Amino acid sequence: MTFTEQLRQEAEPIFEAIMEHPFVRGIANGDVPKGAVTHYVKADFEYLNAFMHLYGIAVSKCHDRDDIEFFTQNIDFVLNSEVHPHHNLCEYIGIPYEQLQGYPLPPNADYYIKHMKHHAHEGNLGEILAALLPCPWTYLEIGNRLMEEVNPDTNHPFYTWITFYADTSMSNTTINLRERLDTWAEGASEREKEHMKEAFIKSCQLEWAFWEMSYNEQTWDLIPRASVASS
Ligand SMILES: Cc1ncc(C[n+]2csc(CCO)c2C)c(N)n1
Repeated sequence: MTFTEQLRQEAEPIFEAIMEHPFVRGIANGDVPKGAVTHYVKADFEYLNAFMHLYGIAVSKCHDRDDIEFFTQNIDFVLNSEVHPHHNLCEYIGIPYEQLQGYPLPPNADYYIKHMKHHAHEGNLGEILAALLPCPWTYLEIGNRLMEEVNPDTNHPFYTWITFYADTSMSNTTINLRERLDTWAEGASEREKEHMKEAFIKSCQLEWAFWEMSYNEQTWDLIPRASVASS
């Protein structure tokens, strides 16, 4: 079994929980509360900005031109293509995309990005790859699962979103990241592999947490009002 096959096996319960999450079920059924979608797009716009920064940090740690090319192509893809699923969600809620940009990140999204930045700054290229991989991999599997389950036609409210993530460009990104991580793992110590596994599993959990944050419209008012008033 390759290293990334092992990671995927360990993360199976988290992938299943993501598939069962009410937000993802709502995408399948074409019915997600509009407040949840608004919350998601606001956070995800900033998430994509951070993701491009992370690819930039990865570039700064590359030794091979081939690796540099891979990461820069991915920055281009996030910048110019990942906006399509966002536009789909904006049409669904009936709010212009521009109005959903520039908001502070809610706690779970903030945590996710800081987790990836930690591995990007403190770790080697293998650790960055491990922290980034769940992003395309979980979305690819959501896209594929919903294609199988729903096989949406163009009238489905989330047709663009589902077909975008079930597309070959998403599987190419995932396969490419996996191959690079597997190659890195071949030359890595057990300790390094533990760090990569931890980075990967936490990112999978934080993918679930991002759906949860959006669905519950999580804010920084973490302390219940009653507790604040009585303290
Ligand atoms: C929370 C969250 N996780 C994953 C994605 C999907 N995604 C974001 S950037 C990217 C490209 C990777 O090269 C992919 C697939 C998202 N939009 N939001």
